[in-house]
Amino acid sequence: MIDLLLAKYLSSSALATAMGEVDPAFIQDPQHRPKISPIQAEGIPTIDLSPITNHTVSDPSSIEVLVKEIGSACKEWGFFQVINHGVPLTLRQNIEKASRLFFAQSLEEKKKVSRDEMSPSGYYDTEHTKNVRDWKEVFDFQVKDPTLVPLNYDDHDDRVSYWTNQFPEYPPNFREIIEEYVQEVEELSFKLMQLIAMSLGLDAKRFEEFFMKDQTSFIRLNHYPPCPYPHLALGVGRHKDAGALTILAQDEVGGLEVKRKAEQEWILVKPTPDAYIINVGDIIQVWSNDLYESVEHRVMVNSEKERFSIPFFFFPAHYTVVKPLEELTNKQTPAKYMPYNWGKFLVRRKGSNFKKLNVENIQIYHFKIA
Ligand SMILES: O=C(O)CCC(=O)C(=O)O
Ligand SMILES: [Fe+2]
Repeated sequence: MIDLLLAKYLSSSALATAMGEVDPAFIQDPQHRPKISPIQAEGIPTIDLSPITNHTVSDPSSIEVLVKEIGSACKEWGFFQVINHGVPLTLRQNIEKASRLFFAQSLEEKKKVSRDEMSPSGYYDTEHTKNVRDWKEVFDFQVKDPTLVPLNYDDHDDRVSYWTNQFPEYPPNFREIIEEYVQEVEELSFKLMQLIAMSLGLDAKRFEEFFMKDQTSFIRLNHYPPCPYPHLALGVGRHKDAGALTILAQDEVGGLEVKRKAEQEWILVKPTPDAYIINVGDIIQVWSNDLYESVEHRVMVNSEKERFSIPFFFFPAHYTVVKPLEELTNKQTPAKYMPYNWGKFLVRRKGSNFKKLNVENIQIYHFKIA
């Protein structure tokens, strides 16, 4: 039975596990393995966005309250859920259905739209996080098609290149379904960036310029097949999101864990129907000069159920120079990071997803001023 399930979902190297052999590529070091009964504590905050999505309400004090809530969630958790967010449920259902139909196809069919180092959009099932293979398969789709990026991560090379999308033949209207959804989630991202800016005491539109033209955002369809050794492997290993903001739709299965700042414990994020999980990425950490932190998270898998999730990664234009904002630094609180070029960082990161490296891939703390 397990063999049949796996045969349906997994690539040949993972299939070896069904024969009783554990593929070492997926095995986490003992200190990073998941706990079988994770803590289900109070959980991340839930924030009601109706003051900005319900157009009949224009009470300035309700916006003030909302901005405060966002500020504390960013400071204390780095993660929160939003409800009444304005993204139509039907669009979310359409993309979730399209994702299930796409991944249910044969590996041969899916590989017709494979991602590679030159064109990192499309299907992929051998991604590594922190040099351990993730128990998942993904489909990536750039928001801007084509997306303008640096040709390589050499700081002295100014040449640019383009990433373009691939579209599978099945399910029909895959591209339109994704594009319709992306438009709404992008709008939500702009609104959240405004609230975050206000919570930092900045002009609401402070961050807009970085995303208006040439944003490098992408959306990912994640599929986590059932795993015969959920105590050894992870769907996604521990990591922080590199961009500005992530807007995640998870299904009802659950498995996302967040490292709680206060206790440094892994907390399971309980699924809430039609809510989105928002997390602050590394770029906001740098812009805010560590007032807000990008929080570590990971994904557990389970032996019976497959799981689907859809993160949208809000990334600025490639030529954005990321550095602590001048408004938030002064003599007493100097900048904690050296400026870095987002496009170069992105291209370097993408490359490390394709192969197991023997060194750690690039992280923001490499730019930290001691
Ligand atoms: O599947 C999830 O819940 C989260 C996935 C994730 O963290 C990522 O793709 O960066
Ligand atoms: Fe993530």
